[in-house]
Amino acid sequence: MGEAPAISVDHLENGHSNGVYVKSEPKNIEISVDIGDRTFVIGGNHERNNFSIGVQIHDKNSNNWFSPIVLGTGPKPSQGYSAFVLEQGRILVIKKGSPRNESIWFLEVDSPYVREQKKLLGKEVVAWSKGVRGNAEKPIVISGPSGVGKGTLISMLMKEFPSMFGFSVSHTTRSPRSMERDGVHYHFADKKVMEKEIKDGKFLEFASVHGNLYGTSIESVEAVTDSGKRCILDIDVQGARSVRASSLDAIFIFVCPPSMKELEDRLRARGTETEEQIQKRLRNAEAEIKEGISSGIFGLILYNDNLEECYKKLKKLLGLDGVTSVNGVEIEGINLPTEHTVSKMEDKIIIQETGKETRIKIVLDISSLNGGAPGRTRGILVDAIKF
Ligand SMILES: Nc1ncnc2c1ncn2[C@@H]1O[C@H](COP(=O)(O)OP(=O)(O)OP(=O)(O)O)[C@@H](O)[C@H]1O
Ligand SMILES: Nc1nc2c(ncn2[C@@H]2O[C@H](COP(=O)(O)O)[C@@H](O)[C@H]2O)c(=O)[nH]1
Repeated sequence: MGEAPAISVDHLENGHSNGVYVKSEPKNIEISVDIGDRTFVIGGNHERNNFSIGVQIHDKNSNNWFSPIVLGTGPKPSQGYSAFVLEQGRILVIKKGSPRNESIWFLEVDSPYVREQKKLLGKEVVAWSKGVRGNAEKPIVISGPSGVGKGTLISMLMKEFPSMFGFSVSHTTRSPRSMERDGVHYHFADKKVMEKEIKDGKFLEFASVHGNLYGTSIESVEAVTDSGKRCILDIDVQGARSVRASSLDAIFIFVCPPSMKELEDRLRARGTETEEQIQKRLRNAEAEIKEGISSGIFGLILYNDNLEECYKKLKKLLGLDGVTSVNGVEIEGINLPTEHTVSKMEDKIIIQETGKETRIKIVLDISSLNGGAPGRTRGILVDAIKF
């Protein structure tokens, strides 16, 4: 039999529906959630982890309390919680008065990952996964014609968020440019060696581009993933098609130039190709742009006219813009009003600010959740309405 947590059994016997606060000391607020014969009490302090809140389970049949193994880094204690039982064995926990991007959490109590861990560890297990907006954290495939500015945009992203993104260093049989370093910009490879490695299944994708062989090795992608960073692949449209058909669950962005004339000017101004190579790249660009826009490979299309504007749009697409303007109301990340009420209507969570003249209603659309423990729960869409 497990040890009883800091909650009176009276509360449980009185019965409470999902999401009722059961304790109200400022530092030890708890919320209870019923799932079948079990009540999950979430909140207070985690007995083995002072940084995240605790989880206790009450089995109604045996009247036993359990302290499950809590996997993942969970939320820090808050001024209050709301909770909803979702499908796939997870509980949505919304914190009150949290700093930006700390307000939406998922406690997995019977997800495939939790079931697998229960089997492995032979114990009761639950797992935390933070909710993030959009599709953060999936690998990002960026394609577009040569000279459109893919490398420039990627460099800006990696400079601003050095600990967040890692670049998948491709292999190529082309010669290095004067500023390029082996192992950093590319793995400059011998054609025969690269062909042999492709045959041995070491590449996620490869393609002949502008007369040279280019490819993404599985090791390059794994090296980024193992370092805990989000992987960025700068590859051509043929490569993007292959990745789309692979098991790598990525987001696909195609970058378009404002005009062919501007593309040509950029290629010339870069000064890295001979006239013959520039002509070849421009010829290939027309077909690439056509395919990029119409093939359906790319879910997101960016026009790189003004660089700063395009970079801003890219960050917004990746949920990195910090402040997003939705329906004229600025909301920071998923920054919820301190005083609010929470309700659920099908796949929408409605968070309504209380106690002010001008109020904000934030709607979280959770119909497209993906990912989860171990890692982030992605796919939350946020909308805000001022009324
Ligand atoms: N929005 C922009 N306006 C003007 N110049 C730009 C813009 N974006 C990038 N450039 C410039 O265009 C040139 C080509 O950019 P970049 O090398 O990033 O292209 P790329 O798409 O990575 O090309 P490749 O596929 O050949 O590697 C660079 O000199 C860069 O500074
Ligand atoms: N299919 C792949 N395409 C790749 C890869 N790495 C780069 N590229 C694309 O090649 C062209 C030309 O690049 P450059 O450095 O010679 O200017 C550009 O469109 C890149 O996106 C790869 O691994 N696979």
